[in-house]
Amino acid sequence: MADKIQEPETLTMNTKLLDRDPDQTVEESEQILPIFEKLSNRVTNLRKEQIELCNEFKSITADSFHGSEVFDALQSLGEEHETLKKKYQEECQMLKNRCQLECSERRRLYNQVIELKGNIRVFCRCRPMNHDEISKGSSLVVDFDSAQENELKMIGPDSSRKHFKFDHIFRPEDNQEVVFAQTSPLVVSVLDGFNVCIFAYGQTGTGKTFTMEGTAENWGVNYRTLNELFKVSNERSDIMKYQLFVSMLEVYNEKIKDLLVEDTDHPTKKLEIKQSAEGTQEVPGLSQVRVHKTDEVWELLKSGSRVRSVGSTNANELSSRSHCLLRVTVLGENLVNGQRTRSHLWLVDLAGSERVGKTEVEGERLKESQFINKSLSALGDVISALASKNAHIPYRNSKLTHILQRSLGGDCKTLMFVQISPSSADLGETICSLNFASRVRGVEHGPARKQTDVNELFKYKQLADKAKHDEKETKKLQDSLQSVQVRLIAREHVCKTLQEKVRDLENQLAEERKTRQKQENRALAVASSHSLLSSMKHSLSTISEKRPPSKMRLPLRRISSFMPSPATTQIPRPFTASRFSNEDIENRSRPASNFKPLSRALQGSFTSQIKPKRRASIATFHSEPSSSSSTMTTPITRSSAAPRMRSDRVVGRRQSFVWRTQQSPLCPSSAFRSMTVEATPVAAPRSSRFMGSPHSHIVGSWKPKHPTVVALQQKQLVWSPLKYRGTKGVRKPFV
Ligand SMILES: Nc1ncnc2c1ncn2[C@@H]1O[C@H](COP(=O)(O)OP(=O)(O)OP(=O)(O)O)[C@@H](O)[C@H]1O
Repeated sequence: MADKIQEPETLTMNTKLLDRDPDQTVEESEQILPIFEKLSNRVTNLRKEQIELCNEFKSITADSFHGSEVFDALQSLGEEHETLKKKYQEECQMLKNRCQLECSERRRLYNQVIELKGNIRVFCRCRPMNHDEISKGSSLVVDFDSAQENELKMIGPDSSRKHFKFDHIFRPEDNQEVVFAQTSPLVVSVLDGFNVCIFAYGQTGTGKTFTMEGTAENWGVNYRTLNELFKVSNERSDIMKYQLFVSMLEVYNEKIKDLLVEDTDHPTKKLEIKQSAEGTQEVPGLSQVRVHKTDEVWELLKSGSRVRSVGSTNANELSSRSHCLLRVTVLGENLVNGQRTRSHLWLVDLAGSERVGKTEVEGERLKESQFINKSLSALGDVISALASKNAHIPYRNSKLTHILQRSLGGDCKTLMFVQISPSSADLGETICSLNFASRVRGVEHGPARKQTDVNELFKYKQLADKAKHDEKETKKLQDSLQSVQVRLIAREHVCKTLQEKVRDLENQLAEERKTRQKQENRALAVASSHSLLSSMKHSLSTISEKRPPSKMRLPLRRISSFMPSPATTQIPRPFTASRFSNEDIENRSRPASNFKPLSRALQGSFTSQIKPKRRASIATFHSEPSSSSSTMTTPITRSSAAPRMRSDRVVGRRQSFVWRTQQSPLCPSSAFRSMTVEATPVAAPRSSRFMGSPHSHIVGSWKPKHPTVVALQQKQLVWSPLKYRGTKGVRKPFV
């Protein structure tokens, strides 16, 4: 409060200001005087007032106030002040946060745009001045302070400024950690299945190797990247399973060398770039080492760097004379959905661009420099072609651009570090590098694409092909199964029909045997009662003299030859000509066991008395083409009607026969005639064997007189036809 009271001295000063100017005229003085007097009176009054107030202020103590009102007011004011202060600070913090958020959001959106456009990102890193440059008195030509964010100005010799804008600018004081902080989001995307490529470009000695490899104390991007990949893969171990492999190669004088093979005695085999079926560039034969932890990686990178071709130049004591490429292959498997990815991360430390004249190289170094410059100029051509969206991009002009084909113009995320020197001595090269980097920044190669494991794809493709093939095979099998089923049904049907026929035939045969047995028994009974043995002897001798040729007579057993054998009838199977013939022959030659009792009976009754030389029974037949079924009769029933034999000679024609046992034409004796009741149905398939049988001798007018014989004569034997297929007595195989 005391500060706010104006001091009397200040007022005095003010009155002095009103003092008269010596240069003023009398008239002017007379005009001013009344005002001055007025003011001085006022001042005097104010002085009195001030003195009074001062005295009053001095006399004020705590007791001068009533109660605690003022203190309370002061306290509340203080609290209010504190609250306002807090609020102010909070507001400030909020504002700061909002700014940061906006900033990061802006950056995120910017990155998104870059990603969508597929631009190659460019970071610029300026190294600090080295001792040599400082000692030579070189000046700084890079201005960061006056430039805007992510911009730098190059100061020309005439103090002109040239602006360059990049995605991020690292100042000389920025350490490796800061650099990697900006780089890590990109490298981690290799774990998400994206191909990533980071390469360092710049004049020799500007810190490319320092940025990428670093030193034992200051690890570079390579080592930090692998460290980060291990870290993130561990964090994701619940849902993802990763395998990391490392390869290292260098392109030296346009030759590819495997840096992980450290056998100096045996030169490594020549490596070439080949295009895979998927369109990626591969180096067959390049060694690949699986890495599990950070320590392994460091050892591996160190051993690779040891093998790398380096040499000393004017610009750099340990100058890289080759392009060094580190490839990290990541195999990822999603444990939830089983999706597999296979992505590559290329970390490239290019050889330094240099002016041959400036570095004063000669001999081997000169040759190296020429190769380096040639490949870098090829890189420049590729970038120019990409930037101007040319149809043809000359990737194959150098090994470097060929191997980085997908990274420069493909579907991968690419980042370039442009390394610059701050020294005025390198201004020309620095401007060149920055111009090149600006062109690179303008290259759009489309959005990055997630890489699915091609092996997995191949496997799926193979499975799909196999499934397709299996489906075809199944269809074929189904078709053939269907046709087999149809054939089977047809065969079953045929088989069933045959079985039925066989059953019929067997029944008929059994029936006939029974009937014949009865007939024979009766005939024998009649014969045994006959007393004229001498005439019988005579008859027998006559029969033996005049019997037909043996081949014309068919024994009783032959009937079985025309019956399907049980074996053949039970299981239907295709007939063959040879089989049929053999079986036929066999059957015909086999004695008819079923007739044994009959012959024994004959022997028993006759041989003891009359001993006939053979049975006097002849079966004849004739074909009846018009009839579909054949009827077999006993010789007695039809002997009088047709005592002759006819045969159908038509080959291959279905035949049916009417069987007639005939009375023996050679039997003159009525007693013997009555014995000739043995019916032996035989069939000849086609050409009758009985052709030319002596039917002229057959006595057609003979009639039996014996009542039993007459009774038997009236009983007919019914025989179902034996049907044959094919010709010449050979059955056609069933289909
Ligand atoms: N940002 C930096 N901070 C400190 N030192 C640096 C930095 N960048 C480079 N250097 C130093 O500069 C020197 C040259 O660096 P480096 O060998 O990495 O250059 P280069 O571009 O790889 O050269 P060359 O193309 O000839 O191989 C090294 O001694 C390195 O330690």
